[in-house]
Amino acid sequence: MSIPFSGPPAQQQGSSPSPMGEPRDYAEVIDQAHERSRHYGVVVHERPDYSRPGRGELDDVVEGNQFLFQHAAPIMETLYEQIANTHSMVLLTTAQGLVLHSLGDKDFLEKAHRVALAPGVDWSEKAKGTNAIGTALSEETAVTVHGDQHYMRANHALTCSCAPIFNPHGEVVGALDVSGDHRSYHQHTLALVRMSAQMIENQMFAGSFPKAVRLHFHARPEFLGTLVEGIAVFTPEGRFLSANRSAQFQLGLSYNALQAYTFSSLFDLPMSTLMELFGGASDAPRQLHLQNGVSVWCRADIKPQGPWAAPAFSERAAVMAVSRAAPARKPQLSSLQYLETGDPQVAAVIAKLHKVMDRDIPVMILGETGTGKDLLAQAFHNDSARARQPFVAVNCASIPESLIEAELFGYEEGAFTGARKKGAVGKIAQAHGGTLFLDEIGDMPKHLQARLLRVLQERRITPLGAGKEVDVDVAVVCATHKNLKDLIAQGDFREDLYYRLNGLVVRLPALRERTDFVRVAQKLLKTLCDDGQQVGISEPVMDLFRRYHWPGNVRQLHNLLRTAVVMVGSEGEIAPEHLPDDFLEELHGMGTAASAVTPGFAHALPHASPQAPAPACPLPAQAAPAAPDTDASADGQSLQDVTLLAMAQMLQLHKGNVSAAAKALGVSRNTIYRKKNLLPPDLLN
Ligand SMILES: Nc1ncnc2c1ncn2[C@@H]1O[C@H](COP(=O)(O)OP(=O)(O)OP(=O)(O)O)[C@@H](O)[C@H]1O
Repeated sequence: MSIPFSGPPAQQQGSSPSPMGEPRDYAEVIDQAHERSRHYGVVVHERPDYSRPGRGELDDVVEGNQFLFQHAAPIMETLYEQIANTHSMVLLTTAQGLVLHSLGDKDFLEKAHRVALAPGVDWSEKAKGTNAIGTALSEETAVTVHGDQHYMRANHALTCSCAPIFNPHGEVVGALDVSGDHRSYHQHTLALVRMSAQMIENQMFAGSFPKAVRLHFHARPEFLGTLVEGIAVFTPEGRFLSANRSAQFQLGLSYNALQAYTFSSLFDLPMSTLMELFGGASDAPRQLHLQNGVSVWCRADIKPQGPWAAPAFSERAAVMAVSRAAPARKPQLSSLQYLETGDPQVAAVIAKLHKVMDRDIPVMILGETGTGKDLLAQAFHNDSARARQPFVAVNCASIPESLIEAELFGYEEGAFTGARKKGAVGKIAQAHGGTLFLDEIGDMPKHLQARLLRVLQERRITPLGAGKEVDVDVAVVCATHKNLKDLIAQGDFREDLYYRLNGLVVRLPALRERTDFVRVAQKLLKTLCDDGQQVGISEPVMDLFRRYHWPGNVRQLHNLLRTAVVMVGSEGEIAPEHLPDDFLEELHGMGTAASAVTPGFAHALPHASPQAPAPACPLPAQAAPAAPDTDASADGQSLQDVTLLAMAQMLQLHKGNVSAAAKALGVSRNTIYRKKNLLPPDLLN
């Protein structure tokens, strides 16, 4: 958030309220920036590195920041007109501080600074120490850095004012800066930069959320339709989507804090009443009352109602357009739609998840190991409005109990013996703005359950050894294969935490229960094959799969197919020979049990038979396999029998031509040769 600032740099020693009301101490901002600069190892007297990336690389950066660039470029022109002849330049940077575009008369600057303010130069604090761009981006606040407030001596000749630019999702996407000769300092520059940044934000905002209900408001009706009006957008059901800076200021809530609100909780009015008030032809503003008691004048933009679609945020659309243009990639199975392969239980899970998406309802995923709980959590995140923010997974079972607290909550420098020198940001803080996935939540140590509960309730954390609390905004998804109710009964899991986590509980079916086994297997195969590689699954293998109980679920099937695909080679069908020995041995060992097909499979695969596949033609007496496998399955045939039978048949059909038989079976010639001792010798050429 920006700081309203209009005084000369000397006045930066004082405090001034930010739009959210908290006082900011400018001296402290500069001191902290210097502290960070030292920490980054920036050297005061060193000549700054003004090197720039190659043209192609810079073009890529500009391309990646098109959304910002397109909205900022015209406003930069207007800003430049206002500061013309003040020996200054206007700069636009990325969120990392790399100059994207610069405008201005460079003649007044010495050569060194002309180079320094050119596109491609990195002005992050890490690269240049305290400076307006780097510091504004680090602090997410507007700031002027004048003369010797710059950390590096070489930059003392500059005066720079910069404001960060936020996109409609509350993320910093860049910065707008005016830099010039320190003798040309003007007290209004920062205010001008802030207003221009706000204009860029409003422009970006205007093109986003076309289907949303858009509310324009201000305490004074004459300010409606101006730069300073507040704009907040909601889904037709009243869920908060976004708000511009002025709206955040008027509501007294940050973008992140607003996520917890709805239209009715902010304006003390049901959404349906707003629809009625503004649904007619009249465009006259009306007075509404904010929950903080302030009255504001409003106009609402209500689009014809249709099913709510994900916000058509143009930057996101641009990213998607780029990815569509990119060479086709294998499906990543990272979206909920990819996980739907026809099983009604899975479909029901996905439908429920769609309903609670972006509703701040914690999700609990139950299911055996390997059923795809982690994948489902990621897909849920990827489809949500938080997709561009981090997805942070914590496996509570795999972290030693002594470390889990530090891992989750982070720690300050020197918080405990053995703590890393610089401290560490915990997983919860890393997930800020995104999704925290607590895998194996049943393994969370009891003493930390209370702490986690507090974080979930208060949305704040205190890193180990730190006095200060930090706000966190995370969507919480947890998973477990354990029965939490049992754990509660045994006193190993807190009931209050359970009820905090179980907003929506979904259960992923075990693979053996799924009716879409064939499609799951085919989809996995697709992701495992190299481009151009065509691998299928032979019917004998499908039969074996049907007999198996898959304790490791999809993970086990995935691993097994991965090995089989390698065994098959460039193309063909997976035959029993391509399957790992331990799997075959297990099946073999299962004997009669193996043939007892799980009920789920029986109806899952209408053609499935608990029997081994019947030979397509009777086996000639001389082709009867030697029988090292005395362990026969229920129908009297072992797996080995089935394999040898198929080979013998094909060899007979192809008159002993091993290549032709191998091709027909979809196996390599070596596979047949490996079995030659078990096949009647006269069948082989
Ligand atoms: N529906 C699916 N489609 C494709 N692959 C899947 C599917 N479900 C799971 N997988 C794959 O199976 C493996 C295990 O999935 P995942 O880790 O999500 O399971 P899990 O239930 O979280 O397991 P655990 O309880 O052991 O942590 C991964 O390789 C994943 O890609």
